[in-house]
Amino acid sequence: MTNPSPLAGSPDQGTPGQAAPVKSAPPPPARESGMRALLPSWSPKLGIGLALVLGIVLFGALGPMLVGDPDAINSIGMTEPSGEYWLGTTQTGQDVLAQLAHAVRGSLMVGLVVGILATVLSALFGIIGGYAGGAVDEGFSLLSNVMLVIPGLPLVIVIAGFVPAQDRGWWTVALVLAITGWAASARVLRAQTLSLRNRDYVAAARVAGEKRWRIITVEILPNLLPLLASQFVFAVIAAILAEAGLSFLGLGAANSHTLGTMLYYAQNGFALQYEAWWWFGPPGLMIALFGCGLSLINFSIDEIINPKLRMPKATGKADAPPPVTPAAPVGGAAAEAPPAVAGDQAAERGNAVLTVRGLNVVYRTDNPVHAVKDVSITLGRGEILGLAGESGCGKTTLAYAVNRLHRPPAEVSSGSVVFHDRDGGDIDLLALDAEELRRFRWAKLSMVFQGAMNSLNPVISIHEQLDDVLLTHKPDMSKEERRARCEEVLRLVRVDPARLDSFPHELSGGMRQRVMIAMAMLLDPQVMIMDEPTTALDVVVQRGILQEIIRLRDELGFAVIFITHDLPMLLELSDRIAVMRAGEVVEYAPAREIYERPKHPYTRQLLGSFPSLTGERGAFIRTGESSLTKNEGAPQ
Ligand SMILES: Nc1ncnc2c1ncn2[C@@H]1O[C@H](COP(=O)(O)OP(=O)(O)OP(=O)(O)O)[C@@H](O)[C@H]1O
Repeated sequence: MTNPSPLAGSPDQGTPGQAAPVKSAPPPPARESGMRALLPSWSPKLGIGLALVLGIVLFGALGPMLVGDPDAINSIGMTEPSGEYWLGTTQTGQDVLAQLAHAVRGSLMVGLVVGILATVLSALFGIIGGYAGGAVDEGFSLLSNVMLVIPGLPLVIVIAGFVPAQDRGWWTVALVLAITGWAASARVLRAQTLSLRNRDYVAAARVAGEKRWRIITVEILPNLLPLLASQFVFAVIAAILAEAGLSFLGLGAANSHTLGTMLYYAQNGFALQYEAWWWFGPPGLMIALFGCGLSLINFSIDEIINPKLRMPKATGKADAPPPVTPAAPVGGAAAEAPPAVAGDQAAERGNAVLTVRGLNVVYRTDNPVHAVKDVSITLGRGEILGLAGESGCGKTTLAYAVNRLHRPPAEVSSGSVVFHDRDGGDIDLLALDAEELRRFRWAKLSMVFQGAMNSLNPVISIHEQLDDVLLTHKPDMSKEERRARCEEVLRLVRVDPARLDSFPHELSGGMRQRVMIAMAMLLDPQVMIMDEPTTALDVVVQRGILQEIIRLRDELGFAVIFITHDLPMLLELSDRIAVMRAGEVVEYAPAREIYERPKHPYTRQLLGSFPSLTGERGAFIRTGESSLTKNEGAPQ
């Protein structure tokens, strides 16, 4: 594919053509470096979670050194909390606070040991089995399946029962819980590993000759860290609860202090009947608070590992959108630049199907990016509008915003997107609620995504995937009618309907691409947005698909917004072209005009940057001749 060479940028832009940081926003904070950048944003959830867990851990670590002997018996019997005994005493006069400090330490040790052992075992069996495959995987899977079908608690009771009560320390219980608690996590990790090992970057590492252990530790393991971290946290909470349960049944660490044994002795001492809340209340509360703290931290684990989930750090002004300045002249050629909507003839003709006015989209990250600046375009009914511009200029962001598919941190800060329905009504897309949007999308405006041929679900047949769309939007259609429609759209994109029951991997890249276009046409939409739909295809297949798009547009009359950085391709395909740079539409005119009389210097540079086989810039590299000269007046 033609890739326009980097062009001279305006002085305020780092990379020519790419969307620039919001100019009017306050100066961005210096990029955080090293470990600091890895930390999740501070949130009340994280703060409370850390405070709870650290408080309890400190209490368990230091408390036993500060309190007296938890087993010391006093003749004072059961007493309420007082200045001398802050948490009162048990029926034998033992200090509840001293017992609690030792019990927290014991339970934390159980949780920690089980967490580490269960996570290591599940990672070993799940990841190694999943990656190695074959006999290793079968053996490991067999073992984890056997562990899964054995009912957990009875097994724990039987194993714990084998060890005499006097030998049963916290570590025995921890070992038993770890042995019985890793299998479910191993299954999840195995499934994830099976999926990861087929990814391109793992295949690339394999082809590059990397050793197995390195592929597992460097390519696969980092992707599983969020999962492993949550599994660890879950294993710790589950172990503390299971230990409490076992001890409560009298099968716990009889010769150790844990929160479970404390509850066990409180129950045996009839604490509930004597209303001695200070005896059973504190251990119960500790378990609940520790579980709560770990769960709150768990929410932030994904943020630590996955940079995509890191939201901008909240500031006092975070809620107020930064003021949006009008788009600045680009390329130092403001005088030559035409108005952004110079080619806006569809509106004049009154046959517009989509009108975008003054649209601004900002990524509200730490260093906000104003990705779409004051864009105004009008799509005529049945028109093919090309959106051109080099990588990073904001094409995809614009397409997503038009379809309301943008997600935070992207935000439409101003502007309007109005759909003019063929039934006569106008639909303000930015005002639709979730349900209205669900009904609108695909039925009236569909999208073929970037890298579309990988958008098909690999484990579901083509028929089911097409059928799903019809089932969702047209529940009244019968099964036969749905099948007939699926076959019809496949025929439209020239894929043999006999392929309907195939799975995606049984089709070629070009066929998958056509299936995606068929899927976008299923509900007879009035507009299709195509975001680089042919990027991964070779030129011949690409050409075939482009011809299909033009033919289908002619037959069915839908309008297309076709996004690509390949301006030559757009010249052949589009009626009009909007050239984007750094978030702005710098030129917007009929394709022929763009080709013959480009007004903006950036457009001229783009046109000049693709090689010609026949002259200065005279002919298209694919056909050897201009479809514009062949088909006079075609692009309108
Ligand atoms: N999640 C995000 N957070 C912050 N900035 C983003 C995010 N996604 C995109 N951007 C920025 O928005 C700008 C526009 O990106 P966009 O993906 O829309 O460009 P594009 O023209 O479609 O590029 P390409 O052709 O390479 O897909 C770029 O500067 C990009 O760095």
